Amino acid sequence: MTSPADGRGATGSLVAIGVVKTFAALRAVDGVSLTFNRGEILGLIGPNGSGKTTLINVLTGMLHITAGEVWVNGTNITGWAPHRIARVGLARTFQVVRLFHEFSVLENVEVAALSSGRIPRREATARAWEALERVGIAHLAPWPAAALPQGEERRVEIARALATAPEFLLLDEPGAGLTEPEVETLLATLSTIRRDLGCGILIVDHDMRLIMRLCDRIHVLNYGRTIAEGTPDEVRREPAVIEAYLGASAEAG
Ligand SMILES: Nc1ncnc2c1ncn2[C@@H]1O[C@H](COP(=O)(O)OP(=O)(O)OP(=O)(O)O)[C@@H](O)[C@H]1O
Repeated sequence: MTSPADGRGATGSLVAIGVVKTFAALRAVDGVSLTFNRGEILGLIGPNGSGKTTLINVLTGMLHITAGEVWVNGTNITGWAPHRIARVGLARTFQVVRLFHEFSVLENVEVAALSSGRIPRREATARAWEALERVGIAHLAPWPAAALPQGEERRVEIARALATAPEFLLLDEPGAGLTEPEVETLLATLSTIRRDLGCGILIVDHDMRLIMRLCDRIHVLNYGRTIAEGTPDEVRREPAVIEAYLGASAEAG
């Protein structure tokens, strides 16, 4: 296995080295290292509370890192503010969708495009239309965001992230609350985004069918630590992963 430290200078990659995030005595993320490349889809999975969202929050600067380093395209971005991190090409979506409800769908996406850097309004509008088309909801552009059903809200969130022209897209539970046909559409959309735009996609989701079919590699956390990483087949057979998930379902049951 290549050490992430070996590749931290590489262009086309996001590298986390020994990332730690504590909340008082809790080590929510406890020394996680990973490398994630443009053009690849990486799954980040683990039982509830294993540190997935916290790791995304640290990578995107929304939470202050306790220890460790984050590198993007060979630049050390550790400790940078979220807006600065967005400008080196990281975009994210949230577990709980955050749209401006009083704005139209198009305006929501335009605002995201404008926030990504100094681009004229006309270009932001063009980028917004392109992003809406890519996720298959251009027909909803004039709708007020408040009127959208949940599945469509999630697609607007992905369009907002795409409108920033990201190199790395971090998606926090994009499949949550979706029906089975909606999950199929999501799978096709994300595959197309990777193929056409070449960006890297990191996806957190509890839907294992989505993760196993979509991802090139999977990184598994439990109690803030990496317990496995590899291809879907390798991870599926890993005893530590089976135990973590069986343990979680036994506790839940
Ligand atoms: N702001 C916070 N303050 C204190 N503890 C927090 C905070 N955010 C997260 N935690 C704790 O950190 C741990 C990791 O939480 P996190 O939300 O990252 O897990 P997760 O793997 O994303 O879980 P889920 O799959 O349920 O979304 C949990 O024990 C959680 O309670």
